[in-house]
Amino acid sequence: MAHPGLGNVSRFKIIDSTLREGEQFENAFFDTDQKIKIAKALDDFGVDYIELTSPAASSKSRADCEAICKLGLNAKILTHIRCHMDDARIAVETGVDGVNVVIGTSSHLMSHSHGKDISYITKIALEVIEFVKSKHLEIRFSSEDSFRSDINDLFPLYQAVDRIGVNRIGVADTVGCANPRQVYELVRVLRHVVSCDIETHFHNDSGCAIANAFCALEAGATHIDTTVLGIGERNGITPLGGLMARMIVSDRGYVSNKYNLKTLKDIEELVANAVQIKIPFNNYITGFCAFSHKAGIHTKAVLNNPSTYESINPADFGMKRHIAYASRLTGWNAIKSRAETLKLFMTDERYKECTASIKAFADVRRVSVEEIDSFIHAFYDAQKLGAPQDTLVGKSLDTVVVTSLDTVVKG
Ligand SMILES: CC(=O)SCCNC(=O)CCNC(=O)[C@H](O)C(C)(C)COP(=O)(O)OP(=O)(O)OC[C@H]1O[C@@H](n2cnc3c(N)ncnc32)[C@H](O)[C@@H]1OP(=O)(O)O
Ligand SMILES: O=C(O)CCC(=O)C(=O)O
Ligand SMILES: [Mg+2]
Repeated sequence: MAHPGLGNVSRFKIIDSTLREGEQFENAFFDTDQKIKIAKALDDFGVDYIELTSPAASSKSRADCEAICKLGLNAKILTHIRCHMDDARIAVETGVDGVNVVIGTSSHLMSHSHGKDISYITKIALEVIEFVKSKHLEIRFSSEDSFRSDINDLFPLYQAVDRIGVNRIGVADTVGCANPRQVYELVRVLRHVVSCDIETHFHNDSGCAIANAFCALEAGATHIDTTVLGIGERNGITPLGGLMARMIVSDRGYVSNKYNLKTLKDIEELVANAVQIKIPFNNYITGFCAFSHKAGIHTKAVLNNPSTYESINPADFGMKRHIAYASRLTGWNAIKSRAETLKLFMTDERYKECTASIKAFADVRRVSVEEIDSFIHAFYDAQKLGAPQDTLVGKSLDTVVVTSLDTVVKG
C-alpha cells in the first residue's frame, strides 16, 4: 500500500549504474559483449536509466558507450563525467541521452582530490552544464561527498545550477557515512531549495544504503542510483534487488507493474558471473534462504498463511518459498505437511510421534531431507503394519531412535 503524503516512494525512477559505479568494483572487468548483455537485461527489467563509465576513461569505454547507445533500448543512456569541459566534449559525441556531471564539494575532496574551491566549482559547473544543454541532452549536476560538504557551499551551488536549468541535481553519500535521518533532513530541505528533480547515490560502508535511498524518496528525491548486487567502489552502493525488496513492501502495485521483477535472479547471475562472485546466501530476494522457514512456530503459521512470516511474496519475483523440516527445531505441522506431500497420511498422533523421533535424531547430528523422507516412509510403513510403538520411536530417543533411523536410512 502506498504511504499517503510520503515523498516519492510511489513514483521513483532508477538510474542503474552497474556499468559505471559497478565497473569500479574491485573484481569487475566487463568486456563489450558482457556490457551489452547487462545493458539489455537492465532494460528488460525496466530501469529508467543506465549510467555508463565516462568515455574519457579509455578508448574501449568510449567505444562501448557508443555501442550501447546504438542498441535502441527503452532506458535512457547516461554517461558519468568529471566537471570538466574536456570530458564533456567527448561525452556529448557518444550518442548518450544525458550526462551525469560530478565534482567533489567536501573540504576533503576540495583539498586532496581536484584542489578547486567553491567559486571555481560553480563557474566550471555552469560552463559544463550550458555546454551539455546546448547539445539538447539531459544534464545532471552532482556534488560528490555531499554529506561531508558545508551546506553554505552546497545550497548556493545547487541553486545556481537549478537556476540555469538542470534536469536533476545529485546528492551523493560517497563514503557511506550518512544515516537515514540525516538523509531525510538534507533532502527535505533541498526539496525546497531547488525545483529540479533530485537524484541520490548511497554507498553502503555503514550498512545504510537501502534505508538511505528509501528515506531520500520519502523526503522528496525522485531518482535512486543502484547497481546489480550493489557492486561498486569498496563495498558498493544500494543494490537493485535490495531496493526492489524495500519498495515492494511500500507499494507493491507500482513496483510490480513497473519492473519485470521475475528477471531479477537472471540479471544477478549474469553480473555475478561477469565479476566472478557468488550471490550472497542472505541476498535480498534471491539469496538461497531468502524465503526459507525453519523453526516450528514459523513453519506452522506459514503453512497456514505465508503472510504470517513473509512481508514479500516470493512469487512476485518468480521465487519459491521453502519449508525446512530436517532439524531439531522442526515441529509436527511441518512433518505432517511433508508426509502429506509424500502421500503418507497418518493420524495427528502418529505425525507427532514421527516428529519426536526426527527431533531426537536431528539433535545429534546434521540430517538431510533425504534421510528425513526415508524415515517418514519407514515410520509410515511400520505403523501401517502395526509395529510396536518402541520400534517406531524407541524408548530412549537419544539412543534407540538414532540407531533405528540409521538402520532405516542406511538400509
Ligand atoms: C565518486 C566517484 O565514483 S567519481 C567517478 C569515478 N570515475 C572515474 O574515475 C572514471 C575512471 N577514471 C579514469 O579513467 C581517470 O581517472 C581519468 C581518465 C578520469 C583521469 O585520469 P588522469 O588524468 O590520469 O588523472 P587521475 O585519475 O590520476 O586523477 C584524477 C584527475 O581528475 C581531477 N578530478 C577529480 N575529480 C574531478 C571532478 N569531479 N571534476 C574535475 N576534475 C576532477 C583530479 O584533480 C585529477 O586531475 P590531475 O590530472 O590534475 O591530477
Ligand atoms: O555522481 C554522483 O552523484 C555519484 C558519484 C559517486 O559515485 C559517488 O559520489 O560515490
Ligand atoms: Mg559512488
